[in-house]
Amino acid sequence: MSKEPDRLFAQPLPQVPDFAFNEDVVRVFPDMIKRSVPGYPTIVENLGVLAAQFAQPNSVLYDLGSSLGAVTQALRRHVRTDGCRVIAVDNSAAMVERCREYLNGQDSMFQELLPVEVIEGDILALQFQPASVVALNFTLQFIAPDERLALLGRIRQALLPGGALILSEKLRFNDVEEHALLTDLHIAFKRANGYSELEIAQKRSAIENVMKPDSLEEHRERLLAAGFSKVVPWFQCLNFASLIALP
Ligand SMILES: C[S@@+](CC[C@H](N)C(=O)[O-])C[C@H]1O[C@@H](n2cnc3c(N)ncnc32)[C@H](O)[C@@H]1O
Ligand SMILES: O=C(O)C(=O)C[C@]1(C(=O)O)C=C[C@@H](O)C=C1
Repeated sequence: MSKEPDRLFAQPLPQVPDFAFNEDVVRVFPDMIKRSVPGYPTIVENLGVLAAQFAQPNSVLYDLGSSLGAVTQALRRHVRTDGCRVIAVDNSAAMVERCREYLNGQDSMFQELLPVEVIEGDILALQFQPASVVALNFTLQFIAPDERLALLGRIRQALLPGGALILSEKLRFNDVEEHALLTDLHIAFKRANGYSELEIAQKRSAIENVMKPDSLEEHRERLLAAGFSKVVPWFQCLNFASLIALP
């Protein structure tokens, strides 16, 4: 994976453009996400461990909003269930191109990995095949809020008995003090990872129009409304959490 450090917001920009998963972001993405999302490496690796518990023989494992395929690689490190295959989907051409290169690299280093297909496409337009694991790792927050319930409903319909959706998201909090505290602590996390005040401020204004986090309560209610029977949070670090939703 690229080791290029994220300096995208280090210089003052006359006008901060809306954040997009373009070529510039692709080049620095592994560094950006690790320094921006507390717990990201733990979430990704354990997503593989969890997936191995839910994977059903001869089924599909989806990585939706796969970016550079970090989750796909973790699924392939941990899932050994017969006949499973991974489908990774992202609508950023730049991400998909680099993701395919990284997965070819994984194929050349390890044997007997699950087969994988990387699709460049919109997850809102996807025809789901019967699936045992669906990962939405920091992707739902970039989907228009009024599309989220329908997408989760389609995922629920595709899930096989014994399977699971694993949903990781940045959270907002209804309690004003809790929201302010965890936001400040997230900024402290970014500072500790070497981001300047300018980088933090410019990234925030780039992202605020395109990423709309929900509260844990909103996630739970929406997942239940989409037909899931049980929602179990398994990880939280500051304002970032991951949930298991059972069909
Ligand atoms: C924060 S990144 C996901 C990180 C990745 N899952 C990981 O764990 O490294 C969000 C990704 O979702 C993709 N995305 C956003 N909206 C999408 C859509 N409607 N269809 C497909 N991909 C989408 C973006 O291109 C981006 O690569
Ligand atoms: O809150 C932030 O500043 C973030 O950077 C979060 C976040 C995410 O949650 O996906 C947003 C965009 C980048 O892709 C990496 C991390």
